[in-house]
Amino acid sequence: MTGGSDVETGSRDPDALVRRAGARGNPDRDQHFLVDDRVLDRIPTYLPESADRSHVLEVGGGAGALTDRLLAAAPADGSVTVIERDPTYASFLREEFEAEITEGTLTVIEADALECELPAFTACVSNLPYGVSSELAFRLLPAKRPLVLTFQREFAERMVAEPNTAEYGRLSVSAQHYADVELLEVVPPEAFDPQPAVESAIVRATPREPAYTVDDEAFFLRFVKALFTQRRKTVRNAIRNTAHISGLDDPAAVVSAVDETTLSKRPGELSPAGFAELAAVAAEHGVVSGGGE
Ligand SMILES: C[S@@+](CC[C@H](N)C(=O)[O-])C[C@H]1O[C@@H](n2cnc3c(N)ncnc32)[C@H](O)[C@@H]1O
Repeated sequence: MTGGSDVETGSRDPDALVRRAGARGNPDRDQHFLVDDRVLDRIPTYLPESADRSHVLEVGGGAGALTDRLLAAAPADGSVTVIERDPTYASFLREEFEAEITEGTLTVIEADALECELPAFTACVSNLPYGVSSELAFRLLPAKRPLVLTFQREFAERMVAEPNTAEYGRLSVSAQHYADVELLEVVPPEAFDPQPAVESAIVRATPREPAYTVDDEAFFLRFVKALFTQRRKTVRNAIRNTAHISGLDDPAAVVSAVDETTLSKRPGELSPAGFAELAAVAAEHGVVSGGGE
């Protein structure tokens, strides 16, 4: 059967989609399909009111339950592009959504979303493959488009965390550099088939300029990463110990140029703006020449 909509709701039954796809999701391939209609109905509504929905990207289409809701929520002249790596599901999506593809409202790209060039998009709504959530999130965030993404709960909590909490770290500062990030809803394992071992959570990222200025974004992000590898140390020692990661040629000069209050803090006590200030001083005094892992 192709394009079978539920008569009452107008949307495809997610369990029926999984059945029609013919193969069970394989957790080893990050295949946990959303089958809870209420969650599926809410997800497209989480885009900010002002979001341009004319071209929505979905990464990881699976059996198409979310694709179906995104198509239903699209404006009259809007379109959806879905990227799916698994040939079985990509080919199922092409069959199931043949009518939408023919009328030009859906494009299915069979590719690895980490490798392929991402199409231009005005917003992205995805239940991301959990094994590569971080890599995908940091491919999407720099595009500065509204994102509604489902992650493992623990990852989502780290993304939205505030300074001075156990969850606050490199992920929080890097994500919040690009966008206002909010955790909107925790999703239990029962909402998926097959069920993941852990809870999930839906995050909205609304792009905005940060409240601070960063001249060298690559260095800023590398510096944050470097300091959080030493999160139990003081900022003083973290700067000294991580020059091989941050790329600072002269970390001692940076330490001399920074005030004592900042140096005696731990990285987890610095706000994103605090990191930006510190990175500016570091770049000015420490001679940045590269950096690595
Ligand atoms: C968590 S499932 C979500 C499926 C569907 N959107 C849903 O909500 O039910 C993630 C999907 O991403 C696909 N996937 C995994 N890694 C991928 C990658 N690197 N690029 C594109 N798709 C990927 C999996 O095959 C799977 O269909």
